[in-house]
Amino acid sequence: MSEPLRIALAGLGTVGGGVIRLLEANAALIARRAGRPITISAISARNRSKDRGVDLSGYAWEDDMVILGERPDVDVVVELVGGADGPALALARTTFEAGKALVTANKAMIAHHGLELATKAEAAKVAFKFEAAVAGGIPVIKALKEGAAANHIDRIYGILNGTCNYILSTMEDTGRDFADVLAEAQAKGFAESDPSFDIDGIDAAHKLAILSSIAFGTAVDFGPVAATGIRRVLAADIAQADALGYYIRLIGMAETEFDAAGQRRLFQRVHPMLVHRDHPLAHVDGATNAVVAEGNFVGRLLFQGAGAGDGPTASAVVADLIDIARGDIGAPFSIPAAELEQARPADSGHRTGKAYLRFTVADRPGVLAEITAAMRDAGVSIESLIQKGRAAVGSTETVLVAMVTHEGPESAIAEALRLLDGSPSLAAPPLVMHILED
Ligand SMILES: NC(=O)c1ccc[n+]([C@@H]2O[C@H](COP(=O)([O-])OP(=O)(O)OC[C@H]3O[C@@H](n4cnc5c(N)ncnc54)[C@H](O)[C@@H]3O)[C@@H](O)[C@H]2O)c1
Ligand SMILES: N[C@@H](CCO)C(=O)O
Ligand code: NA
Repeated sequence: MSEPLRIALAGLGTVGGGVIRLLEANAALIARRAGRPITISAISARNRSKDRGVDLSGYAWEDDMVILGERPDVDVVVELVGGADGPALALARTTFEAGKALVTANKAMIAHHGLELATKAEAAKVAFKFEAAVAGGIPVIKALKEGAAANHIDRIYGILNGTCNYILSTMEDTGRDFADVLAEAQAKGFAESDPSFDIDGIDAAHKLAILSSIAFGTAVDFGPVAATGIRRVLAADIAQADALGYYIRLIGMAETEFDAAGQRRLFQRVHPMLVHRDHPLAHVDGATNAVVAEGNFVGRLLFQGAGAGDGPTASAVVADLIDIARGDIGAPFSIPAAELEQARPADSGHRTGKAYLRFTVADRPGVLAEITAAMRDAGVSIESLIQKGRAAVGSTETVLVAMVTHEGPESAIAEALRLLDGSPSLAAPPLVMHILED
């Protein structure tokens, strides 16, 4: 068998620990499939003495992870530290400068610096791989770059954050509180070190920006991704959606369109949606992720599997290492970085669809009429309207009013909300969730 592929591991937390366990447990199988063994030369993390449940005595320790790539006994650096900037980015840069390959699960870093890093990797003619960064164990990056490579992808969307999906589906099944379920997701190792990245939709937005680039051949552009998380979703919304035949899921969606001048524009948005119970995404529960890609010849593809956790994420990291051991360098974003298109962001106003709107209103006469008048004046047509339960907001007794609109432009809903802005009848800002039917 050929010379081993020698790796250095930076970060020994949930994913790093999983990678060590996987490389040890499946060593013989991995060596056969890779054509050579994959061995660990050196490791680094913040705390050397922490008990991680794995024997690290056979690996050289570096206090300063940034120099891992400069070691002569290392061919590939595996970065499992996290953070868009800081030591992870410094490590990525020095690794490419040293002419070594990089595997990472760090979607924040790729969303912010992917183009720069891909350019550096291509200049150094080394691999830069990040299957674990998007949808954890699901091999969706490989599927887009290889299996669906012959297609124009028209649209890509899905459930990209395991923590949010775990929270929403557990609240749905058990009626338990948001904070309580979030703590459970953190204990299971799904959440980011700052869980607001999960629940505010930022993590899903990082992943969507990466997927867009690979699907559409555009430069990774995280800045314009509109992200709304799940903080404002109430148990009452989940119950209401259920009664109407929908489940609430945090959905990331991207597609390209052409503007009046014929320029291609990129639409990217993450937000909680009401997903019709006949749609396959409605039944994706727990920390599972799912991605739908629509190709112009293959049609609709659905990828589903574990989106977070040590084992699934390690599976994706080691798959990248096996590819590198086989000699696959490839362009990180499928086409050379210099050829990625700088598509301008698309506006959402002309998009059409149905929406769920929930208002928290003062419990007094005339309030409902005020809301429906704003809808009428903005041209929003209401399909169903439900006045539900009382709740105190501060010292005010309030009522939840939910409605589902007929199909119409998003700009009309925005106009209705503008007309109601500042109204003393509203005890809290309205919540809008668009509806995914098919
Ligand atoms: N946990 C998951 O399910 C999952 C899934 C996919 C991707 N990821 C990504 O994988 C990466 C690692 O995630 P994790 O869940 O294993 O995190 P973690 O917090 O469990 O582990 C992080 C590791 O990095 C080390 N570290 C952090 N900051 C450091 C610093 N400044 N200097 C030195 N060492 C430092 C810590 O000591 C720890 O060993 C992140 O980019 C994350 O977004 C995680
Ligand atoms: N925090 C992320 C980890 C996987 O990327 C999630 O919950 O999906
Ligand atoms: Na993946």
